[in-house]
Amino acid sequence: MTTAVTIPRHGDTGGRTAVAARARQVVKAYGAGETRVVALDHVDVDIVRGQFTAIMGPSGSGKSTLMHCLAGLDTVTSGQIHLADTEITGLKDKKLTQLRRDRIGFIFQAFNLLPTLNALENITLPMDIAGRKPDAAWLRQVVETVGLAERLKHRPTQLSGGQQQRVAVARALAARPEIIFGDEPTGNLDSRAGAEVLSFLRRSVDELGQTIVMVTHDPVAASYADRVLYLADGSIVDEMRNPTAEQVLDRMKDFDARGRTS
Ligand SMILES: Nc1ncnc2c1ncn2[C@@H]1O[C@H](COP(=O)(O)OP(=O)(O)OP(=O)(O)O)[C@@H](O)[C@H]1O
Repeated sequence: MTTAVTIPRHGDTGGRTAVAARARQVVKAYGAGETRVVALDHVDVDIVRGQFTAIMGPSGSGKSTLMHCLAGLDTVTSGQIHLADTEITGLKDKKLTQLRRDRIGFIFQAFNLLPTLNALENITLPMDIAGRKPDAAWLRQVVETVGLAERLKHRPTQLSGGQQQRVAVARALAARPEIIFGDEPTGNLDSRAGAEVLSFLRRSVDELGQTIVMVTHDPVAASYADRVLYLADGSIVDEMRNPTAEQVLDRMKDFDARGRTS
């Protein structure tokens, strides 16, 4: 019998809530007194299940902080974060670690692969550590989606940067997390390799029903998303649906112009 969670197809919530993650009135402040910095200022956001969401905004606007708070990698100063129906704000460290391991996938700018393991071993490592057996059919589908079927026996040093990041994408997808967070996942790649990885992220949303949230500075990367959220000074100030790279670029220029005149 399989107990694997069914990841809903595009547009189908599979009986689960349509909101994969939710922030309500989230404040995150660092430091105290004169050095206090408010990185997030009463942020409300719903991350829709089965969608690809990009988070953009000027440097220091709070993008990484928002992602880290949504993913339970950082605590909030006030407000609530929910992952589906679970409130994660207030969870003790052990429960939070367990929740991240079992329900969330991560892709970082640095690929974070283990050099002594081959691609397949890297992909299944988190599940091996958690003592979970990979679902063979799902693993095959993920490996095919990210185009790695021919390279599973290769070690990271035998792969290009783009291929290494595809291994990291497959590793995030393999455990069938409810949501994947990417912090500049294409930041270390040239534009061709970046486009490949972004297409695989897009396919994993369209074909595997994955939910993805990605922080990026790159308008081209953001154009792969269904929805772009714009942060400025710790607040969500705008959003765009089905964006093109040109529209995102224009919006960013608008921010820069306003920043200069304010
Ligand atoms: N650990 C920390 N201690 C103190 N201040 C911090 C800390 N982390 C972030 N900040 C501050 O919080 C604000 C938001 O930072 P954050 O890294 O979330 O922005 P960002 O939009 O991701 O920036 P970038 O695009 O440059 O990565 C900034 O003013 C930053 O200096």
